[in-house]
Amino acid sequence: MLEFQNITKIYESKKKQIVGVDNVSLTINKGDIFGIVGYSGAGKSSLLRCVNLLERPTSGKVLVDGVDLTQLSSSELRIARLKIGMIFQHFYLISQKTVGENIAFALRAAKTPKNRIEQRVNELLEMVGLTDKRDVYPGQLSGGQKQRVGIARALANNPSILLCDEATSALDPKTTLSILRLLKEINEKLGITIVLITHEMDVVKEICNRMAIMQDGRVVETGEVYDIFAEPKEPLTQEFIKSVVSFDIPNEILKDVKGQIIKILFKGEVAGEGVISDTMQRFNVKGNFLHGTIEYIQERPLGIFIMELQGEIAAVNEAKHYMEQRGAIVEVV
Ligand SMILES: Nc1ncnc2c1ncn2[C@@H]1O[C@H](COP(=O)(O)OP(=O)(O)OP(=O)(O)O)[C@@H](O)[C@H]1O
Repeated sequence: MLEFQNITKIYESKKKQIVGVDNVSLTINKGDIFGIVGYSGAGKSSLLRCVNLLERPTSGKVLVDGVDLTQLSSSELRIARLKIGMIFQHFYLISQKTVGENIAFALRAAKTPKNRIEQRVNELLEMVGLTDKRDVYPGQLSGGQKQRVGIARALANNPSILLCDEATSALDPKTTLSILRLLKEINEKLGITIVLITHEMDVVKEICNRMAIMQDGRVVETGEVYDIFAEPKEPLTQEFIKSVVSFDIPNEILKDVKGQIIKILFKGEVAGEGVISDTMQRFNVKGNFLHGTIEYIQERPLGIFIMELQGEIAAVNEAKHYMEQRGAIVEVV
């Protein structure tokens, strides 16, 4: 388990102080794939770098399995850091070393016995699907392959936590997906906790189970990814969700709408269309579908319908109330 307790990071520049992280407390459970989202300057990197103390917090505690890293001596911290792997947007591979040597470098740094190194390099290359690239140089690899080497290197010493700093931001969408799938596989097979920072909600939607949204150094909302996608509470969260689950109805259609426009959400297995058709039969209202989709988040369906409801106001209200009783989340748009 990873816990941030009241973490504040203040950068001292010439004359002023810049608050990078402002009193953040978060708990990340073992086995989570935890996404931290926010615009540029929100404090994501600063917070992530506090995990392995690449940035030392100005105040607060970073607890890994109950041990406060800020209290460790430098030799204790060196050992603790071996259990925290990290991958980066720009990979940071050593260009003069082959793929195999890049990975071996991390093993030597952890004083792995010489006779174990070759076998471990081969295991890691197999895990990331690069067995045939052991003797080539990073310059001969695609971006996705370079990130796979980065992942192999980060996993070399069997970490319990993997930090991902915008790990897919330099990659095209198809390669991004293949790297995210690899990260998910690693999380499931090895039970490694993954903390990733990103400005792309698609990344969070694809692999994270829990998330936090940051702004001005603070966490503005946190929770299960599914719940946040279904019912984002803060305006900033709503803005991020809109970037992946958008249903803007064209003005052409809106200008002909006479009734009330509502958004109806069905979480999980509730059979949305059945509830809507029951509603239309029970109440004296007429419904026109303007939009309907089912998103899969964490492999759970989230049904989203936009409808126009026409009828007496009392009947429309009764219809909405009935749908809520049947498990829908109804909102007037
Ligand atoms: N080394 C530093 N010295 C001074 N200020 C810094 C330093 N690193 C970050 N900051 C400031 O701290 C704030 C948070 O920056 P941070 O890089 O953590 O945000 P971010 O959300 O990761 O943004 P990005 O996605 O652009 O990296 C910003 O105002 C930034 O200018």
